[in-house]
Amino acid sequence: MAKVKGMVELMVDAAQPLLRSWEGKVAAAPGGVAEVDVDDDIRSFSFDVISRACFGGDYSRGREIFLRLRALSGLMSETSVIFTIPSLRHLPTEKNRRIWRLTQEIRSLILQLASERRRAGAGAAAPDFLGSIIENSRGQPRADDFVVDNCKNIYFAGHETSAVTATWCLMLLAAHPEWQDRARAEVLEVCGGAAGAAAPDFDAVARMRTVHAVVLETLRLFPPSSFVVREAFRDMQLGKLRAPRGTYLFVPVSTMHHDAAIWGPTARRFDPGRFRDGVAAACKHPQAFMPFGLGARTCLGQNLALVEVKALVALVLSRFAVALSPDYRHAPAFRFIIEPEFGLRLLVRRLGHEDDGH
Ligand code: HEM
Repeated sequence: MAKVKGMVELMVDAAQPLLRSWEGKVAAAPGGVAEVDVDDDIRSFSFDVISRACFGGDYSRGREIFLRLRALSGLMSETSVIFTIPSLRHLPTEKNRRIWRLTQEIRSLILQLASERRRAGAGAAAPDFLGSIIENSRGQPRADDFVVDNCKNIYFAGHETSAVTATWCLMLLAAHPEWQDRARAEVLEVCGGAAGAAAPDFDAVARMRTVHAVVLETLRLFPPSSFVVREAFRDMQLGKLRAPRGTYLFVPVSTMHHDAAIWGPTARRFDPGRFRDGVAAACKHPQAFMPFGLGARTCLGQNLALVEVKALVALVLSRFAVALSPDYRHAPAFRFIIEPEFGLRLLVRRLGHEDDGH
């Protein structure tokens, strides 16, 4: 949490392009209400946050690395027969050559940055993830692979997950104006004053209990990772279930989050109030709430993600009122993450100083 504390400022910086873009669109819109497709703006915000959090002062070079990772992930997720017949991955097709080139470039850019940091003795001193990774790579048998793999993990684990959470959160607030008003009232109170209040700092974000409950309820209804996976390392008996060694166990997070036996009859309803007294009081088995997984391999970025989503929601609510566009089609798509199939289009209106959002 100490590292995350120093990152709220970078989150506020990363949100500026989104805020300016929405302001521009609203100013140009007839009647002061703009229709905005918000997904890409939110993805760019989250991309910026994770690049800055990982690479700190080397942010622009880090951004180049993550842009290549984005291109690589796009190439690899294109459905292709190549990825269903493993040996074909080694054929020098044009696409494979692009994948190999990108993989090589990403590796050498990361290692170049890491070796400059090591030479400058700036590994541990740097307050970013790359600093921690370099520090933890000391004494590892394959230190270079350790650094490259961990940088890649941070990008893949921490970019889309946070972005899609912020997107679902704004969708739910747009669909539930009463909760939008309550959350905004809290943001304005905590950040001081009327709409357009000061940007939140870490302490302000920590004091936003309603916004926190809204984000937890978002993660309950739309957990980005629909499954958490484990492998049985030995023969196991789990209740009535026998799992021989080597079995993959898929824990269906989304199904558990919607189970009335755990959450009561309002399980399918958006009600952040259920988290008023914490997770344990909200459901029958607190372990059943697992948007970030559980146990030894629980998400390493959960504090960062929660603060990031809350900071963005606070910045948006203090400036804008949002409602669902009539064009919004609700269709959660269960892919690698649970995302809105047709994106999120919002009606966005700028709040005036005297405006309370109604
Ligand atoms: C709302 C956003 C996020 C969600 C819902 C999420 C969810 C998860 C889940 C479900 C896991 C698997 C945990 C398990 O198997 O028990 C995981 C692992 C992980 N996450 Fe996140 N995550 C988020 C954001 C982030 C961010 C921002 C970062 C990086 C800064 C990150 C870094 C990681 C890493 C490194 C792991 C692997 C941990 C390990 O295997 O030891 N995550 N995350």
